[in-house]
Amino acid sequence: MVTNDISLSTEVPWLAVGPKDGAEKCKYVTQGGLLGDGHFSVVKECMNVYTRDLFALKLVSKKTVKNKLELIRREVQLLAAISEKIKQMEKRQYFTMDIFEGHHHVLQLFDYFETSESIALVMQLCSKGDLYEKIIEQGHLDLNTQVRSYTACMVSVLEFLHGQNIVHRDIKAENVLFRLRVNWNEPHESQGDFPYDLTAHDLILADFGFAAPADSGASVFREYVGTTSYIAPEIVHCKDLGRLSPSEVEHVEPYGFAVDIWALGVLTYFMALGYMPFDCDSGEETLNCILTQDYYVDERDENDPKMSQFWSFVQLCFDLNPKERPMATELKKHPFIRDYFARGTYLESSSATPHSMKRNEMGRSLKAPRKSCSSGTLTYMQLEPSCNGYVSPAKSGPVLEPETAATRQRALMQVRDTLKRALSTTALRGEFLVLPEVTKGMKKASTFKLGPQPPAGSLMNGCYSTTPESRSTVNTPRSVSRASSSTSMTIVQNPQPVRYDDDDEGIVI
Ligand SMILES: Nc1ncnc2c1ncn2[C@@H]1O[C@H](COP(=O)(O)OP(=O)(O)OP(=O)(O)O)[C@@H](O)[C@H]1O
Repeated sequence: MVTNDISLSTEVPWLAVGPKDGAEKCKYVTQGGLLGDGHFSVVKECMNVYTRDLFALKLVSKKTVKNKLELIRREVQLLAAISEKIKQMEKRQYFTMDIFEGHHHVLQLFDYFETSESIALVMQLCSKGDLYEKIIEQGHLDLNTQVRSYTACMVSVLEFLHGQNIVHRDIKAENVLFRLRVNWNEPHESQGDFPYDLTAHDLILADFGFAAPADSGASVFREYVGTTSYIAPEIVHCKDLGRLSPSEVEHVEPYGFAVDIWALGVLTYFMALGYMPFDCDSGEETLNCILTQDYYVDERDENDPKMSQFWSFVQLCFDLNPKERPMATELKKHPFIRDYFARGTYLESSSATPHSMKRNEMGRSLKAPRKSCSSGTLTYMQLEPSCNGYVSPAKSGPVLEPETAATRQRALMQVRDTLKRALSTTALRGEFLVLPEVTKGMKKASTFKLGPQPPAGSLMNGCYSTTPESRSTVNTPRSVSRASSSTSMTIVQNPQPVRYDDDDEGIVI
């Protein structure tokens, strides 16, 4: 686990005004349509015209966040601090023996500035489409090849973030993106029979709009924030605090890291089953189900022995008592995901803590989770609960001879290391990996060095213009642009209006 917490300086001034229109040329141009939009922002693909590096440009409309500038400021500061921490770790070549490195899977911020209309965040570019869309498209994800590996990756991310003293507060499928693969030399699913879906290496946790350092104070951790279906019971207890007297509020326990673990349980459940555990007809009913840990369980799934480790895992995440809920570091030892981590000691709800499964809304109760057949330290990756040897869960084929298993294990480790190296380089260089013939002749420079200097003490790192002078004449090299996107460049002008509807998403400050 990485230590040295990130703590944010509260002294950085927040400048409400941007540069004078037309004063400077913009070094970023956008192309193509929207990558996505949220309550507060639109996200577009952009390119640094000097380096030709591609990024995602998140434009937060100042009008939309008029009274919430403090929130955006917190997000920018946090993302900048996290990106800095990641850079330091990369420089130190920080590596573990785990399959995933948590810090590789956090969306990075490379630059930020503001215009008269927007606050602009220049971030790592991800593919269009998020984990929510993938789950909906597939119906649900494959338990052995996808849910386990995706969950393991998310546990690594949470271990990293919590180790940096950061609570995310909005873990959900919509906030998990997929890294854009531009290095064609990376191992690909189609190249072989891998025991898990390699796209697990592409997961990127985004949207730090609600994230906060754990030492932000009790008032921050009594905020009723997040997304209704994913919020933990201790956040539900913070609803309507405004109606209480200050002394009554004092009695409400501030929440912490454990809210992310609850949300991870919801996400894991959603990935495996394709529907949400706590989702009723009305928001009020949903909150009641959360408070009573009353989640829906289909009878067939409940009794499916292949799902016992899954049920055991989500049950731990859904512990009503946040102090009993395991932290990410402990979850790594759970049989459902422990094969993805270097040390595999035993942790299961039936043995670790006496968790009694709650009855669900249909009045059925769940069986106590089955014990795993193996325990102790792992010597090689065994992705199917088998006591006999290596089994490929993708094929559920025959048990392999130890020698073949060892060869496959070595191949798998090679794939893992290649992918980890690719992710590591992406993070360090702040630009995307492209084939040598593409980069040949290209100007190589850091995003941060080019462009006019920001005013002293300013939040701005770059310049921005809404005048046509900044129109770029360069085209994105075909190999780094998405097939579907246009090669013509447009200036970022009048960002599209942002949709803002405060319906069932519990965004309350
Ligand atoms: N770096 C990125 N690369 C590609 N697409 C992205 C990127 N960041 C965000 N998106 C897309 O844009 C959408 C909105 O982004 P984001 O969730 O950060 O905005 P928001 O306004 O904070 O949203 P929310 O409504 O969750 O508060 C995402 O769901 C995703 O589809």
